[in-house]
Amino acid sequence: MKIGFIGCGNMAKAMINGILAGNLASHGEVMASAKTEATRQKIREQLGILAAESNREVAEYAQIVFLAVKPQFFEEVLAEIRPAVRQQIFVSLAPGKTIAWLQERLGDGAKIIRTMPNTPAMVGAGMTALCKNEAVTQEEAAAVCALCDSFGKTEMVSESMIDVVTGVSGSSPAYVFMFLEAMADAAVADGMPRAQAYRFAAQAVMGSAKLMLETGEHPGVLKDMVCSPAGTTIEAVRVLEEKGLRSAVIEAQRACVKKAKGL
Ligand SMILES: NC(=O)C1=CN([C@@H]2O[C@H](COP(=O)(O)OP(=O)(O)OC[C@H]3O[C@@H](n4cnc5c(N)ncnc54)[C@H](O)[C@@H]3O)[C@@H](O)[C@H]2O)C=CC1
Ligand SMILES: O=C(O)[C@@H]1CCC=N1
Repeated sequence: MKIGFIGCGNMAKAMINGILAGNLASHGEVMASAKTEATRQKIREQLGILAAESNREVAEYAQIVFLAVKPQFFEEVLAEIRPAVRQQIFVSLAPGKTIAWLQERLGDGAKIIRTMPNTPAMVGAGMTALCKNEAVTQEEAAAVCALCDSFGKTEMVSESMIDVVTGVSGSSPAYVFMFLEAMADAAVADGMPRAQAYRFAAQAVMGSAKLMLETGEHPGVLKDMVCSPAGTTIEAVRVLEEKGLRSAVIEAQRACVKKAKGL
């Protein structure tokens, strides 16, 4: 299957590496576009795939075309590829750009899938939500889900949930990294070397997420397991409640979703 990427930045590279590692396409079946020859050279050398100068060439080449540029560039890119629209599937990664908005620019019959991935895709631990328009068949959606499965977990959602997904998994790695930095800062303040502090903090966060996913337990139950009576953890929990951790996260995430709706 021929797969194309318009834009070859952080997300596209993560996806391409997953797709190639999962043997879902060979190197010769993946093409990405880039504006400069220097970037195209890197695409050929580092990813071992085909590089194109024009976005239209990618749209003409591929059966599945990932739109992997920032939302601000969508208008320009869609105008460029509009003449090449036929029966290929367009997979958008952009927050805020609705299927209706994309369809207006690609034409009524265009096959469109809207996704929201995240950067843990770079290590095969991504979380991607997808929704589709009516022109995309169930089999075609399944084929795109299979590609996304190569770099993490995948779930179909209704389009009304995509902005929510942007808040809870698309953008949330940034909040988690802030939390990790803060934990490491505290450990450094108490004398631990920084690199070691990052290892301990990151392993604790990864292990906690794994524990929740694998046991299926409520996070409150898992929190209670850590809090011994008159122990150390409940002291930290008390301060986090006092400083409004939960409220800060809820407010932050809702601001993120509000921004996505306005893009
Ligand atoms: N980075 C993230 O955590 C996530 C990003 N997204 C979305 O994925 C999309 C891609 O994001 P990133 O990979 O982070 O961005 P990026 O900035 O790393 O990559 C975009 C690439 O597109 C290139 N580009 C810009 N204009 C172009 C044009 N007209 N033609 C061809 N290439 C062009 C840029 O030079 C750049 O290499 C965006 O819509 C973003 O909102 C979605 C979920 C998570
Ligand atoms: O910040 C952004 O707009 C993108 C969407 C989700 C993660 N990064």
